[in-house]
Amino acid sequence: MTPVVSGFSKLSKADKIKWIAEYHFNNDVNAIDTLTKYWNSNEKLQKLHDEFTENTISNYYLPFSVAPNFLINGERYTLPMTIEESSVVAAASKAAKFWQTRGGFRAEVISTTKVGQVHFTYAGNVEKLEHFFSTINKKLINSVAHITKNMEKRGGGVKKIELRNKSTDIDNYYQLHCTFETADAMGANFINSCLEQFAKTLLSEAQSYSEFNDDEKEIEIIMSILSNYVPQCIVRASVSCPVSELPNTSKLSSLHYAKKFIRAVRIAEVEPYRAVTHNKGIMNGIDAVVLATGNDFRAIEAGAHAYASRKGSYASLTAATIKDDVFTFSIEIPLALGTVGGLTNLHPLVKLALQLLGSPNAKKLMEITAVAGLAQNFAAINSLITTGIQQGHMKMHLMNILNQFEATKSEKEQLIEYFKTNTVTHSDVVTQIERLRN
Ligand SMILES: CC(C)(COP(=O)([O-])OP(=O)([O-])OC[C@H]1O[C@@H](n2cnc3c(N)ncnc32)[C@H](O)[C@@H]1OP(=O)([O-])[O-])[C@@H](O)C(=O)NCCC(=O)NCCSC(=O)C[C@@](C)(O)CC(=O)[O-]
Ligand SMILES: NC(=O)C1=CN([C@@H]2O[C@H](COP(=O)(O)OP(=O)(O)OC[C@H]3O[C@@H](n4cnc5c(N)ncnc54)[C@H](O)[C@@H]3O)[C@@H](O)[C@H]2O)C=CC1
Repeated sequence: MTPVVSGFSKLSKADKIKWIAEYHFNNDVNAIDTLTKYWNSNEKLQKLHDEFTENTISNYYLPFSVAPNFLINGERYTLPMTIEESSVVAAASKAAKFWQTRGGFRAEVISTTKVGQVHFTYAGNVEKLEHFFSTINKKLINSVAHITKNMEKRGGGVKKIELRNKSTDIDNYYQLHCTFETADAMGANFINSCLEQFAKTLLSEAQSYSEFNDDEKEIEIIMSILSNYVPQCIVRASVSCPVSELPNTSKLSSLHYAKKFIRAVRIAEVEPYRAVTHNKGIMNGIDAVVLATGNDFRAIEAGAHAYASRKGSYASLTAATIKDDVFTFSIEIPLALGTVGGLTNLHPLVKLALQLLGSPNAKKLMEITAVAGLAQNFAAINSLITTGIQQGHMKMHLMNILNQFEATKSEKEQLIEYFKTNTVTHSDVVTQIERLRN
Protein backbone atom coordinates (compact mmCIF):
# COMPACT_ATOMS: atom_id res chain seq x y z
CA MET A 1 0.00 0.00 0.00
CA THR A 2 1.17 3.53 -0.71
CA PRO A 3 2.56 5.08 2.51
CA VAL A 4 0.98 8.16 4.07
CA VAL A 5 2.92 11.24 3.07
CA SER A 6 3.18 14.30 5.26
CA GLY A 7 4.23 17.68 3.89
CA PHE A 8 3.69 16.62 0.26
CA SER A 9 2.38 20.09 -0.58
CA LYS A 10 5.71 21.58 0.50
CA LEU A 11 7.88 19.40 -1.75
CA SER A 12 9.29 20.90 -4.94
CA LYS A 13 7.64 19.90 -8.22
CA ALA A 14 10.59 17.59 -9.01
CA ASP A 15 10.32 15.90 -5.59
CA LYS A 16 6.56 15.48 -5.97
CA ILE A 17 7.16 13.66 -9.26
CA LYS A 18 9.90 11.59 -7.66
CA TRP A 19 7.48 10.53 -4.91
CA ILE A 20 4.72 9.71 -7.41
CA ALA A 21 7.15 7.71 -9.57
CA GLU A 22 8.50 5.78 -6.60
CA TYR A 23 5.22 4.87 -4.92
CA HIS A 24 2.82 4.64 -7.88
CA PHE A 25 4.92 3.73 -10.93
CA ASN A 26 7.77 1.63 -9.57
CA ASN A 27 10.15 4.36 -10.77
CA ASP A 28 9.14 3.73 -14.37
CA VAL A 29 10.93 6.33 -16.52
CA ASN A 30 8.01 6.32 -18.96
CA ALA A 31 5.69 7.73 -16.29
CA ILE A 32 8.13 10.55 -15.54
CA ASP A 33 8.58 11.13 -19.26
CA THR A 34 4.82 11.40 -19.83
CA LEU A 35 4.49 13.96 -17.06
CA THR A 36 7.45 16.07 -18.12
CA LYS A 37 6.85 16.06 -21.86
CA TYR A 38 3.68 18.04 -21.31
CA TRP A 39 5.59 20.86 -19.63
CA ASN A 40 5.78 24.07 -21.60
CA SER A 41 9.28 24.97 -22.75
CA ASN A 42 8.58 28.59 -21.81
CA GLU A 43 9.41 28.55 -18.09
CA LYS A 44 7.43 31.67 -17.28
CA LEU A 45 4.32 30.28 -18.96
CA GLN A 46 4.78 26.94 -17.21
CA LYS A 47 5.09 28.67 -13.84
CA LEU A 48 1.85 30.56 -14.50
CA HIS A 49 0.05 27.27 -15.15
CA ASP A 50 1.69 25.58 -12.16
CA GLU A 51 0.28 28.29 -9.94
CA PHE A 52 -3.35 28.05 -11.14
CA THR A 53 -3.95 25.21 -8.69
CA GLU A 54 -2.07 23.20 -6.07
CA ASN A 55 0.33 20.22 -6.29
CA THR A 56 0.64 20.74 -10.06
CA ILE A 57 2.98 18.24 -11.67
CA SER A 58 2.11 18.59 -15.34
CA ASN A 59 -0.35 20.12 -17.81
CA TYR A 60 -3.48 18.37 -19.00
CA TYR A 61 -4.26 19.30 -22.60
CA LEU A 62 -7.76 19.58 -24.00
CA PRO A 63 -8.32 20.66 -27.60
CA PHE A 64 -8.93 24.35 -28.16
CA SER A 65 -11.29 24.37 -31.15
CA VAL A 66 -13.42 26.91 -32.97
CA ALA A 67 -16.91 26.81 -34.48
CA PRO A 68 -17.45 29.49 -37.16
CA ASN A 69 -20.57 31.02 -38.75
CA PHE A 70 -22.57 31.85 -35.62
CA LEU A 71 -24.93 34.72 -36.46
CA ILE A 72 -26.18 36.05 -33.11
CA ASN A 73 -28.39 39.15 -32.90
CA GLY A 74 -27.14 40.13 -36.37
CA GLU A 75 -23.41 39.83 -35.52
CA ARG A 76 -21.18 37.04 -36.75
CA TYR A 77 -19.07 35.09 -34.23
CA THR A 78 -16.52 32.32 -34.23
CA LEU A 79 -16.96 30.41 -30.98
CA PRO A 80 -14.00 29.07 -29.00
CA MET A 81 -14.76 25.57 -27.71
CA THR A 82 -12.71 23.44 -25.34
CA ILE A 83 -13.95 19.85 -25.17
CA GLU A 84 -12.56 16.33 -25.31
CA GLU A 85 -15.54 14.71 -27.09
CA SER A 86 -15.46 14.21 -30.85
CA SER A 87 -18.35 15.53 -33.00
CA VAL A 88 -19.41 18.33 -30.60
CA VAL A 89 -17.54 21.08 -32.46
CA ALA A 90 -18.63 19.69 -35.83
CA ALA A 91 -22.25 19.58 -34.63
CA ALA A 92 -22.15 23.17 -33.36
CA SER A 93 -20.57 24.30 -36.63
CA LYS A 94 -23.19 22.47 -38.67
CA ALA A 95 -26.05 24.04 -36.70
CA ALA A 96 -24.47 27.51 -37.00
CA LYS A 97 -24.12 27.08 -40.76
CA PHE A 98 -27.74 25.94 -41.06
CA TRP A 99 -29.22 28.80 -39.06
CA GLN A 100 -27.06 31.60 -40.44
CA THR A 101 -29.07 31.43 -43.68
CA ARG A 102 -32.34 31.52 -41.72
CA GLY A 103 -31.94 34.71 -39.73
CA GLY A 104 -29.45 33.38 -37.21
CA PHE A 105 -29.85 33.15 -33.44
CA ARG A 106 -31.56 35.72 -31.25
CA ALA A 107 -30.50 35.98 -27.63
CA GLU A 108 -31.48 38.15 -24.70
CA VAL A 109 -30.44 38.36 -21.07
CA ILE A 110 -33.56 38.40 -18.90
CA SER A 111 -31.95 39.06 -15.51
CA THR A 112 -28.52 38.99 -13.84
CA THR A 113 -29.26 38.74 -10.11
CA LYS A 114 -27.13 36.41 -7.99
CA VAL A 115 -27.78 34.99 -4.54
CA GLY A 116 -25.80 34.38 -1.37
CA GLN A 117 -26.88 33.26 2.07
CA VAL A 118 -25.73 33.49 5.67
CA HIS A 119 -27.08 30.36 7.37
CA PHE A 120 -27.44 30.70 11.15
CA THR A 121 -29.24 29.36 14.17
CA TYR A 122 -31.11 31.44 16.75
CA ALA A 123 -32.95 29.93 19.71
CA GLY A 124 -35.41 32.56 20.75
CA ASN A 125 -38.47 34.63 20.08
CA VAL A 126 -39.08 35.00 16.32
CA GLU A 127 -40.74 38.44 16.49
CA LYS A 128 -37.73 39.77 18.41
CA LEU A 129 -35.40 38.44 15.69
CA GLU A 130 -37.53 40.05 12.98
CA HIS A 131 -37.50 43.37 14.80
CA PHE A 132 -33.75 43.10 15.38
CA PHE A 133 -33.23 42.40 11.67
CA SER A 134 -35.28 45.46 10.64
CA THR A 135 -33.10 47.64 12.86
CA ILE A 136 -29.79 46.30 11.47
CA ASN A 137 -30.65 45.91 7.76
CA LYS A 138 -29.00 49.23 6.81
CA LYS A 139 -26.04 48.56 9.12
CA LEU A 140 -25.44 45.25 7.36
CA ILE A 141 -25.29 46.99 3.99
CA ASN A 142 -23.10 49.81 5.34
CA SER A 143 -20.72 47.28 6.87
CA VAL A 144 -19.69 46.07 3.36
CA ALA A 145 -19.28 49.57 1.87
CA HIS A 146 -15.51 49.04 1.61
CA ILE A 147 -16.11 45.87 -0.46
CA THR A 148 -18.95 47.20 -2.64
CA LYS A 149 -17.62 50.72 -3.35
CA ASN A 150 -16.08 49.89 -6.76
CA MET A 151 -18.80 47.40 -7.70
CA GLU A 152 -21.41 50.12 -7.16
CA LYS A 153 -19.55 52.37 -9.60
CA ARG A 154 -20.05 49.59 -12.18
CA GLY A 155 -23.78 49.47 -11.42
CA GLY A 156 -23.52 46.42 -9.14
CA GLY A 157 -23.52 45.78 -5.40
CA VAL A 158 -25.92 44.43 -2.79
CA LYS A 159 -29.54 44.55 -3.96
CA LYS A 160 -31.43 43.28 -0.98
CA ILE A 161 -31.08 41.36 2.29
CA GLU A 162 -34.03 39.37 3.61
CA LEU A 163 -34.42 37.44 6.83
CA ARG A 164 -35.85 34.00 6.04
CA ASN A 165 -37.33 31.79 8.73
CA LYS A 166 -36.48 28.15 7.96
CA SER A 167 -37.19 26.84 11.46
CA THR A 168 -39.98 24.59 10.23
CA ASP A 169 -37.37 22.70 8.18
CA ILE A 170 -34.65 22.59 10.84
CA ASP A 171 -35.02 23.73 14.47
CA ASN A 172 -33.82 27.32 15.01
CA TYR A 173 -32.57 27.66 11.42
CA TYR A 174 -32.69 31.12 9.76
CA GLN A 175 -31.01 32.78 6.81
CA LEU A 176 -29.94 36.13 5.57
CA HIS A 177 -30.97 35.63 1.95
CA CYS A 178 -29.05 38.25 -0.03
CA THR A 179 -29.19 39.28 -3.67
CA PHE A 180 -26.38 40.90 -5.64
CA GLU A 181 -25.47 42.39 -8.99
CA THR A 182 -21.87 41.66 -9.93
CA ALA A 183 -21.51 43.44 -13.32
CA ASP A 184 -18.97 41.57 -15.48
CA ALA A 185 -17.74 39.24 -12.73
CA MET A 186 -19.18 35.80 -11.96
CA GLY A 187 -19.04 37.23 -8.47
CA ALA A 188 -18.31 34.27 -6.19
CA ASN A 189 -15.45 35.94 -4.33
CA PHE A 190 -17.19 39.30 -4.17
CA ILE A 191 -20.40 37.74 -2.81
CA ASN A 192 -18.58 35.51 -0.31
CA SER A 193 -16.60 38.48 1.03
CA CYS A 194 -19.83 40.44 1.54
CA LEU A 195 -21.55 37.48 3.21
CA GLU A 196 -18.72 36.88 5.66
CA GLN A 197 -18.85 40.54 6.66
CA PHE A 198 -22.68 40.35 7.05
CA ALA A 199 -22.17 37.39 9.38
CA LYS A 200 -19.68 39.32 11.54
CA THR A 201 -21.97 42.35 11.68
CA LEU A 202 -24.97 40.17 12.56
CA LEU A 203 -23.08 38.66 15.50
CA SER A 204 -21.68 41.90 16.85
CA GLU A 205 -25.03 43.71 16.55
CA ALA A 206 -26.78 40.82 18.34
CA GLN A 207 -24.36 41.20 21.26
CA SER A 208 -25.36 44.80 21.80
CA TYR A 209 -29.11 44.41 21.13
CA SER A 210 -30.73 45.16 24.45
CA GLU A 211 -34.01 43.32 23.66
CA PHE A 212 -32.23 39.95 23.35
CA ASN A 213 -31.73 37.84 26.46
CA ASP A 214 -28.41 36.04 26.89
CA ASP A 215 -29.61 32.92 25.02
CA GLU A 216 -30.94 34.98 22.13
CA LYS A 217 -27.60 36.75 21.81
CA GLU A 218 -26.01 33.34 21.15
CA ILE A 219 -26.66 33.37 17.40
CA GLU A 220 -24.47 30.76 15.74
CA ILE A 221 -23.28 31.29 12.17
CA ILE A 222 -23.30 27.92 10.42
CA MET A 223 -21.87 29.18 7.12
CA SER A 224 -21.81 32.07 4.68
CA ILE A 225 -21.69 31.18 0.97
CA LEU A 226 -23.03 32.18 -2.42
CA SER A 227 -25.59 29.95 -4.10
CA ASN A 228 -24.93 28.45 -7.51
CA TYR A 229 -28.68 28.23 -7.97
CA VAL A 230 -29.31 31.39 -9.97
CA PRO A 231 -32.88 31.27 -11.34
CA GLN A 232 -32.76 35.06 -11.63
CA CYS A 233 -29.62 35.11 -13.78
CA ILE A 234 -31.31 33.96 -16.93
CA VAL A 235 -30.63 34.15 -20.64
CA ARG A 236 -32.97 33.16 -23.44
CA ALA A 237 -31.93 32.24 -27.01
CA SER A 238 -33.97 31.11 -29.98
CA VAL A 239 -34.03 30.35 -33.69
CA SER A 240 -37.04 30.34 -35.95
CA CYS A 241 -37.92 29.90 -39.61
CA PRO A 242 -40.88 28.96 -41.78
CA VAL A 243 -41.51 25.22 -41.48
CA SER A 244 -40.89 24.93 -45.23
CA GLU A 245 -37.24 25.97 -44.70
CA LEU A 246 -36.49 23.03 -42.40
CA PRO A 247 -34.60 20.01 -43.79
CA ASN A 248 -36.63 17.74 -46.02
CA THR A 249 -35.81 14.45 -47.67
CA SER A 250 -37.77 11.90 -49.68
CA LYS A 251 -38.42 10.09 -46.39
CA LEU A 252 -39.27 13.13 -44.23
CA SER A 253 -41.07 16.30 -45.36
CA SER A 254 -40.21 19.59 -43.62
CA LEU A 255 -43.54 19.53 -41.78
CA HIS A 256 -43.02 15.96 -40.64
CA TYR A 257 -39.47 16.90 -39.60
CA ALA A 258 -40.80 19.82 -37.51
CA LYS A 259 -43.43 17.64 -35.83
CA LYS A 260 -40.93 14.88 -35.11
CA PHE A 261 -38.47 17.44 -33.72
CA ILE A 262 -41.14 18.90 -31.43
CA ARG A 263 -42.12 15.42 -30.30
CA ALA A 264 -38.48 14.69 -29.44
CA VAL A 265 -38.31 17.84 -27.29
CA ARG A 266 -41.68 17.05 -25.68
CA ILE A 267 -40.35 13.64 -24.66
CA ALA A 268 -37.49 15.42 -22.88
CA GLU A 269 -40.07 17.62 -21.14
CA VAL A 270 -41.93 14.68 -19.59
CA GLU A 271 -39.40 11.84 -19.36
CA PRO A 272 -36.43 12.41 -17.01
CA TYR A 273 -34.38 9.53 -18.48
CA ARG A 274 -34.46 11.31 -21.84
CA ALA A 275 -34.26 14.83 -20.34
CA VAL A 276 -30.90 14.14 -18.70
CA THR A 277 -29.33 13.03 -22.00
CA HIS A 278 -31.06 15.85 -23.89
CA ASN A 279 -29.61 18.40 -21.44
CA LYS A 280 -26.22 16.66 -21.51
CA GLY A 281 -26.22 17.43 -25.23
CA ILE A 282 -26.99 21.09 -24.45
CA MET A 283 -24.15 21.16 -21.92
CA ASN A 284 -21.78 19.79 -24.61
CA GLY A 285 -22.00 23.22 -26.20
CA ILE A 286 -22.29 25.28 -23.03
CA ASP A 287 -19.38 23.63 -21.16
CA ALA A 288 -17.11 23.91 -24.20
CA VAL A 289 -17.56 27.69 -24.37
CA VAL A 290 -17.49 28.02 -20.57
CA LEU A 291 -14.16 26.16 -20.38
CA ALA A 292 -12.63 28.04 -23.30
CA THR A 293 -13.54 31.36 -21.69
CA GLY A 294 -12.09 30.36 -18.31
CA ASN A 295 -15.37 30.18 -16.44
CA ASP A 296 -16.41 27.82 -13.66
CA PHE A 297 -18.13 24.90 -15.42
CA ARG A 298 -19.07 23.17 -12.15
CA ALA A 299 -21.03 26.24 -11.09
CA ILE A 300 -22.73 26.42 -14.50
CA GLU A 301 -23.57 22.70 -14.52
CA ALA A 302 -24.98 22.71 -10.98
CA GLY A 303 -27.11 25.79 -11.67
CA ALA A 304 -28.40 24.53 -15.02
CA HIS A 305 -29.50 21.14 -13.72
CA ALA A 306 -31.17 22.67 -10.66
CA TYR A 307 -33.08 25.00 -13.02
CA ALA A 308 -34.09 22.02 -15.15
CA SER A 309 -35.77 20.60 -12.03
CA ARG A 310 -37.49 23.80 -10.93
CA LYS A 311 -41.01 22.54 -11.74
CA GLY A 312 -40.64 19.47 -9.54
CA SER A 313 -39.23 16.98 -12.01
CA TYR A 314 -36.14 17.11 -14.20
CA ALA A 315 -37.02 18.38 -17.69
CA SER A 316 -35.67 19.81 -20.94
CA LEU A 317 -33.99 23.22 -20.93
CA THR A 318 -35.16 23.78 -24.52
CA ALA A 319 -38.62 24.06 -26.07
CA ALA A 320 -39.93 23.82 -29.65
CA THR A 321 -43.17 24.99 -31.25
CA ILE A 322 -44.89 25.54 -34.58
CA LYS A 323 -47.11 28.62 -34.76
CA ASP A 324 -48.56 30.08 -37.98
CA ASP A 325 -46.28 27.77 -39.99
CA VAL A 326 -43.20 29.09 -38.20
CA PHE A 327 -40.94 26.69 -36.32
CA THR A 328 -39.29 28.10 -33.19
CA PHE A 329 -36.70 26.40 -31.03
CA SER A 330 -35.54 28.09 -27.83
CA ILE A 331 -33.54 27.69 -24.65
CA GLU A 332 -33.84 29.36 -21.25
CA ILE A 333 -30.94 28.75 -18.90
CA PRO A 334 -29.25 30.35 -15.88
CA LEU A 335 -25.64 31.28 -16.68
CA ALA A 336 -23.63 33.15 -14.04
CA LEU A 337 -20.62 33.93 -16.23
CA GLY A 338 -17.80 36.42 -15.92
CA THR A 339 -15.52 38.18 -18.38
CA VAL A 340 -13.34 39.53 -15.57
CA GLY A 341 -11.99 37.75 -12.51
CA GLY A 342 -11.10 34.09 -12.05
CA LEU A 343 -8.75 32.96 -14.82
CA THR A 344 -10.20 35.30 -17.46
CA ASN A 345 -7.31 37.72 -17.41
CA LEU A 346 -4.60 35.20 -16.54
CA HIS A 347 -4.74 32.23 -18.90
CA PRO A 348 -3.30 33.30 -22.29
CA LEU A 349 -5.70 31.05 -24.25
CA VAL A 350 -8.69 32.29 -22.26
CA LYS A 351 -7.68 35.87 -23.02
CA LEU A 352 -7.42 34.93 -26.69
CA ALA A 353 -10.82 33.20 -26.59
CA LEU A 354 -12.43 36.34 -25.21
CA GLN A 355 -10.70 38.47 -27.85
CA LEU A 356 -11.94 36.06 -30.52
CA LEU A 357 -15.46 36.84 -29.30
CA GLY A 358 -14.78 40.59 -29.54
CA SER A 359 -14.08 41.05 -25.80
CA PRO A 360 -17.72 40.67 -24.70
CA ASN A 361 -19.12 41.85 -21.39
CA ALA A 362 -20.72 39.24 -19.12
CA LYS A 363 -24.19 39.70 -20.62
CA LYS A 364 -22.96 39.18 -24.15
CA LEU A 365 -21.02 36.09 -23.07
CA MET A 366 -24.24 34.74 -21.49
CA GLU A 367 -26.01 35.20 -24.85
CA ILE A 368 -23.23 33.56 -26.87
CA THR A 369 -22.99 30.61 -24.46
CA ALA A 370 -26.75 29.99 -24.44
CA VAL A 371 -26.64 29.96 -28.25
CA ALA A 372 -23.87 27.32 -28.17
CA GLY A 373 -26.17 25.14 -26.04
CA LEU A 374 -29.14 25.64 -28.35
CA ALA A 375 -27.07 24.94 -31.47
CA GLN A 376 -25.69 21.76 -29.97
CA ASN A 377 -29.15 20.54 -29.01
CA PHE A 378 -30.46 21.34 -32.50
CA ALA A 379 -27.66 19.33 -34.12
CA ALA A 380 -28.14 16.37 -31.79
CA ILE A 381 -31.93 16.23 -32.25
CA ASN A 382 -31.51 16.70 -36.01
CA SER A 383 -29.31 13.61 -36.06
CA LEU A 384 -31.46 11.62 -33.65
CA ILE A 385 -34.67 12.07 -35.68
CA THR A 386 -33.03 11.49 -39.09
CA THR A 387 -29.87 9.39 -39.43
CA GLY A 388 -29.49 8.39 -35.78
CA ILE A 389 -26.65 9.72 -33.64
CA GLN A 390 -24.02 7.10 -34.47
CA GLN A 391 -23.55 7.93 -38.13
CA GLY A 392 -22.17 11.45 -37.57
CA HIS A 393 -20.68 10.85 -34.14
CA MET A 394 -18.73 7.77 -35.22
CA LYS A 395 -17.61 9.53 -38.43
CA MET A 396 -15.92 12.10 -36.17
CA HIS A 397 -14.72 9.45 -33.70
CA LEU A 398 -13.06 7.40 -36.46
CA MET A 399 -9.77 9.27 -36.10
CA ASN A 400 -9.62 8.48 -32.35
CA ILE A 401 -10.04 4.76 -33.04
CA LEU A 402 -7.42 4.87 -35.81
CA ASN A 403 -5.02 6.65 -33.46
CA GLN A 404 -5.65 4.04 -30.75
CA PHE A 405 -4.35 1.44 -33.21
CA GLU A 406 -1.48 3.70 -34.28
CA ALA A 407 -2.67 3.65 -37.87
CA THR A 408 -0.15 4.96 -40.37
CA LYS A 409 -0.91 7.89 -42.69
CA SER A 410 -1.62 5.51 -45.56
CA GLU A 411 -3.87 3.25 -43.41
CA LYS A 412 -5.79 6.34 -42.28
CA GLU A 413 -6.32 7.52 -45.85
CA GLN A 414 -7.55 4.11 -47.00
CA LEU A 415 -9.91 3.66 -44.06
CA ILE A 416 -11.34 7.19 -44.23
CA GLU A 417 -12.14 6.42 -47.87
CA TYR A 418 -13.66 3.04 -46.92
CA PHE A 419 -15.86 4.55 -44.18
CA LYS A 420 -17.26 7.22 -46.51
CA THR A 421 -19.64 4.51 -47.70
CA ASN A 422 -19.70 2.20 -44.67
CA THR A 423 -21.06 2.91 -41.19
CA VAL A 424 -18.28 3.36 -38.61
CA THR A 425 -18.39 0.90 -35.75
CA HIS A 426 -15.50 0.13 -33.43
CA SER A 427 -15.45 -3.54 -34.44
CA ASP A 428 -15.49 -2.82 -38.18
CA VAL A 429 -12.59 -0.35 -37.81
CA VAL A 430 -10.61 -3.10 -36.06
CA THR A 431 -11.53 -5.62 -38.78
CA GLN A 432 -10.52 -3.22 -41.54
CA ILE A 433 -7.17 -2.37 -39.88
CA GLU A 434 -6.43 -6.08 -39.54
CA ARG A 435 -7.42 -6.60 -43.20
CA LEU A 436 -4.94 -3.92 -44.28
CA ARG A 437 -2.18 -5.28 -42.09
CA ASN A 438 -2.50 -8.95 -43.10
C1 LIG B 1 -21.14 15.19 -36.89
C2 LIG B 1 -22.04 15.91 -37.89
C3 LIG B 1 -21.82 17.41 -37.78
C4 LIG B 1 -21.69 15.44 -39.29
O1 LIG B 1 -22.63 15.98 -40.14
P1 LIG B 1 -22.51 15.83 -41.74
O2 LIG B 1 -23.80 16.30 -42.30
O3 LIG B 1 -22.04 14.46 -42.05
O4 LIG B 1 -21.36 16.85 -42.05
P2 LIG B 1 -20.83 17.36 -43.43
O5 LIG B 1 -19.55 16.62 -43.67
O6 LIG B 1 -21.89 17.31 -44.49
O7 LIG B 1 -20.51 18.89 -43.09
C5 LIG B 1 -21.54 19.82 -42.81
C6 LIG B 1 -21.03 20.84 -41.80
O8 LIG B 1 -20.90 20.19 -40.50
C7 LIG B 1 -19.71 20.70 -39.85
N1 LIG B 1 -18.68 19.66 -39.85
C8 LIG B 1 -18.77 18.41 -40.33
N2 LIG B 1 -17.64 17.74 -40.14
C9 LIG B 1 -16.78 18.55 -39.52
C10 LIG B 1 -15.46 18.42 -39.04
N3 LIG B 1 -14.78 17.30 -39.16
N4 LIG B 1 -14.89 19.47 -38.43
C11 LIG B 1 -15.57 20.63 -38.26
N5 LIG B 1 -16.85 20.82 -38.70
C12 LIG B 1 -17.45 19.79 -39.31
C13 LIG B 1 -19.23 21.86 -40.73
O9 LIG B 1 -19.89 23.04 -40.36
C14 LIG B 1 -19.66 21.41 -42.10
O10 LIG B 1 -19.75 22.48 -43.00
P3 LIG B 1 -18.39 22.96 -43.80
O11 LIG B 1 -17.34 23.27 -42.81
O12 LIG B 1 -18.01 21.76 -44.65
O13 LIG B 1 -18.86 24.14 -44.55
C15 LIG B 1 -23.55 15.60 -37.62
O14 LIG B 1 -23.76 14.22 -37.80
C16 LIG B 1 -24.02 16.00 -36.27
O15 LIG B 1 -24.32 17.15 -36.02
N6 LIG B 1 -24.16 15.05 -35.35
C17 LIG B 1 -24.52 15.29 -33.97
C18 LIG B 1 -23.31 15.06 -33.14
C19 LIG B 1 -23.48 15.33 -31.69
O16 LIG B 1 -24.47 15.81 -31.22
N7 LIG B 1 -22.44 15.00 -30.97
C20 LIG B 1 -22.39 15.13 -29.56
C21 LIG B 1 -21.91 13.85 -28.97
S1 LIG B 1 -23.26 12.75 -28.67
C22 LIG B 1 -23.79 13.32 -27.12
O17 LIG B 1 -22.97 13.54 -26.30
C23 LIG B 1 -25.13 13.84 -26.76
C24 LIG B 1 -26.40 13.31 -27.27
C25 LIG B 1 -26.38 13.24 -28.75
O18 LIG B 1 -26.65 12.04 -26.75
C26 LIG B 1 -27.44 14.30 -26.82
C27 LIG B 1 -28.84 13.89 -27.12
O19 LIG B 1 -29.13 12.69 -27.10
O20 LIG B 1 -29.67 14.83 -27.29
N1 LIG C 1 -19.48 28.19 -5.33
C1 LIG C 1 -18.75 28.77 -6.28
O1 LIG C 1 -19.16 28.84 -7.42
C2 LIG C 1 -17.41 29.35 -5.95
C3 LIG C 1 -16.61 29.79 -6.98
N2 LIG C 1 -15.40 30.39 -6.73
C4 LIG C 1 -14.51 30.88 -7.79
O2 LIG C 1 -14.58 32.32 -7.77
C5 LIG C 1 -14.15 32.84 -9.03
C6 LIG C 1 -15.11 33.90 -9.50
O3 LIG C 1 -15.25 34.89 -8.50
P1 LIG C 1 -15.27 36.43 -8.89
O4 LIG C 1 -15.64 37.19 -7.67
O5 LIG C 1 -16.10 36.64 -10.11
O6 LIG C 1 -13.78 36.66 -9.36
P2 LIG C 1 -12.55 37.51 -8.78
O7 LIG C 1 -12.63 37.70 -7.35
O8 LIG C 1 -11.32 36.89 -9.35
O9 LIG C 1 -12.70 38.91 -9.54
C7 LIG C 1 -13.82 39.70 -9.62
C8 LIG C 1 -13.43 41.11 -9.24
O10 LIG C 1 -13.01 41.83 -10.40
C9 LIG C 1 -13.21 43.22 -10.15
N3 LIG C 1 -13.75 43.85 -11.39
C10 LIG C 1 -13.03 44.58 -12.28
N4 LIG C 1 -13.79 44.99 -13.31
C11 LIG C 1 -15.04 44.52 -13.08
C12 LIG C 1 -16.26 44.58 -13.82
N5 LIG C 1 -16.37 45.22 -14.98
N6 LIG C 1 -17.34 43.96 -13.30
C13 LIG C 1 -17.26 43.28 -12.14
N7 LIG C 1 -16.13 43.19 -11.40
C14 LIG C 1 -15.02 43.79 -11.86
C15 LIG C 1 -14.13 43.31 -8.94
O11 LIG C 1 -13.35 43.72 -7.86
C16 LIG C 1 -14.60 41.90 -8.72
O12 LIG C 1 -14.89 41.62 -7.38
C17 LIG C 1 -14.10 31.68 -9.97
O13 LIG C 1 -12.75 31.32 -10.16
C18 LIG C 1 -14.83 30.57 -9.22
O14 LIG C 1 -14.37 29.29 -9.62
C19 LIG C 1 -14.99 30.63 -5.45
C20 LIG C 1 -15.74 30.22 -4.40
C21 LIG C 1 -16.99 29.49 -4.56
